[in-house]
Amino acid sequence: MKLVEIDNLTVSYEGVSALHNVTFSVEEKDFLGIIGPNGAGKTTLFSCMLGLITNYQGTIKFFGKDIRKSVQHLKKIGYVPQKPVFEKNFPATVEEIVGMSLDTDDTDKVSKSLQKVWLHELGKRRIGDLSGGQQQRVFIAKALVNDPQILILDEPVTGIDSQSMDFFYHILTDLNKKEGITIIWSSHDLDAVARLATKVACLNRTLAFHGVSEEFFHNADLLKMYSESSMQLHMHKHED
Ligand SMILES: Nc1ncnc2c1ncn2[C@@H]1O[C@H](COP(=O)(O)OP(=O)(O)OP(=O)(O)O)[C@@H](O)[C@H]1O
Repeated sequence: MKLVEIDNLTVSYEGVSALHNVTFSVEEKDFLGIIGPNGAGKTTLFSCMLGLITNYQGTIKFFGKDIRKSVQHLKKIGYVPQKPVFEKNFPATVEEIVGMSLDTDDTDKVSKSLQKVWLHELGKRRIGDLSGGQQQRVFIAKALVNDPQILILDEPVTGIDSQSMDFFYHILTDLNKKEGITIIWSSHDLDAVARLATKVACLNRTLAFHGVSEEFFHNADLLKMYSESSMQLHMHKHED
């Protein structure tokens, strides 16, 4: 079943094109990795999907409905933005941050969400006292608190150490495989995309490829194009 259908999406900022005729769809339980160099339009794409940009051409459908005609889909989407940085003295606790996305005070939902990211013991701590990797997991918990069907993550591990990154990816895999959450994730880490994603989309203003992950990782031309771009990716693990 198609959960998301993007058809001929075109976006310009003051006459400068950021996305041009982008068409692809996302099936239920896909784990889609979107790769592309800086400025490729990944955040712009997500902003359109989340209804933050509305002056685009083309159509975006979630669950078969044009998002211009209904905002119902937003309740089924969890969004994790690029890494926000918290000051040490930021006054909110982990539980308060996660609960911000709820309409009512529901401690049960907050603690279930924190369990999914292995932070249930840190609920009372101040967000600013947590490491970068832990903070990012708090934002996944926040995105999960309303039981979304789709999780959208925008380069979620920028600036996080490699151990935290592995744990973070482990959590995403569990959410996809065990909880059946469809994941749409933009990343510069081609190694991680190779390990995690079931589908790949290559974006650089236009869509160069969309298909199953194996197809992308066996396409020498595409790999060359996306590994030699400004992404500076490490491909040594995929040369066999
Ligand atoms: N608000 C804006 N006003 C003008 N131009 C913008 C705006 N937002 C993005 N752009 C431009 O649109 C293009 C796409 O940017 P976007 O942030 O969507 O790319 P990205 O793939 O998410 O990049 P990155 O990997 O660096 O986060 C870039 O050229 C960027 O400079």
